[in-house]
Amino acid sequence: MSFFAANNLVKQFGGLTAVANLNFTVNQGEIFGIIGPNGSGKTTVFNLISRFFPLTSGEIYFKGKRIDTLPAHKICQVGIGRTFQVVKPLKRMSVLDNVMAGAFLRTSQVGKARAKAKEIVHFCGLEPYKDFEAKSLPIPLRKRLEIARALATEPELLLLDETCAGLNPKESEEAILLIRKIREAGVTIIIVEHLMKVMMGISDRILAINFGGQITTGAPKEVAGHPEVIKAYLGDAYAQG
Ligand SMILES: Nc1ncnc2c1ncn2[C@@H]1O[C@H](COP(=O)(O)OP(=O)(O)OP(=O)(O)O)[C@@H](O)[C@H]1O
Repeated sequence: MSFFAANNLVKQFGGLTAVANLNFTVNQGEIFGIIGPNGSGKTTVFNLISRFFPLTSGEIYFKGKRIDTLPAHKICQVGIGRTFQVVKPLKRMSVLDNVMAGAFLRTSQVGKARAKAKEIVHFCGLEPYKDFEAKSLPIPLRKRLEIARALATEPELLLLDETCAGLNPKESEEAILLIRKIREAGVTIIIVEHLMKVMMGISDRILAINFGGQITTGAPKEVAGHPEVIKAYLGDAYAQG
């Protein structure tokens, strides 16, 4: 039994096929990367897993149970958390309260939710900012808060969408350290990033897609050297040369 399995995923928006018969599995404890050019369907895959959109066809299994039939709030409850490409904190609330909002998924007791939120805020290096209004945070810290909010729901599988977008190299490096720390804490991760360098360095395995379909899946080096991947990113001339 796979920890996570996507079987024959298809998503159509009217006449546009955004995800075309995609199959992949993720092992427990793995950092699994999804790469592909702009518009290739990466975020749609996340939206299908988190049930933001219903599948056109296909099946998704998490720890042996079918989950594509569940409503969005149940996806979080079964242990799948996500971050968004465009971060969406509760702007007028403090950093700690934002994280508490996530923690309420697992408890209705304020004290317990606050204790959990404090632990996560500390884990994510947000302690110095815990009383700041979310809207006052610069982008790198907002991204961290987005991760903290997702972690507060205690996911076993975390979907990270463009965590490093808009960050400078030093900030990206810090984000990568946090992602590694999350995996070390026992959370399995599926990650989407535009920066190939980040994806190559952090992923155990990578799925490369184009036009919503699979090009190849494998170790980062194999995927980066695959002629179809090179072609999808750089064009024919590079793939042949
Ligand atoms: N809600 C929607 N309605 C209609 N078309 C959509 C919708 N969401 C995505 N699409 C289309 O589906 C295709 C895949 O988009 P998606 O955002 O998943 O790609 P992506 O690989 O995440 O792109 P990027 O790297 O630019 O974020 C695109 O052609 C996009 O225009």
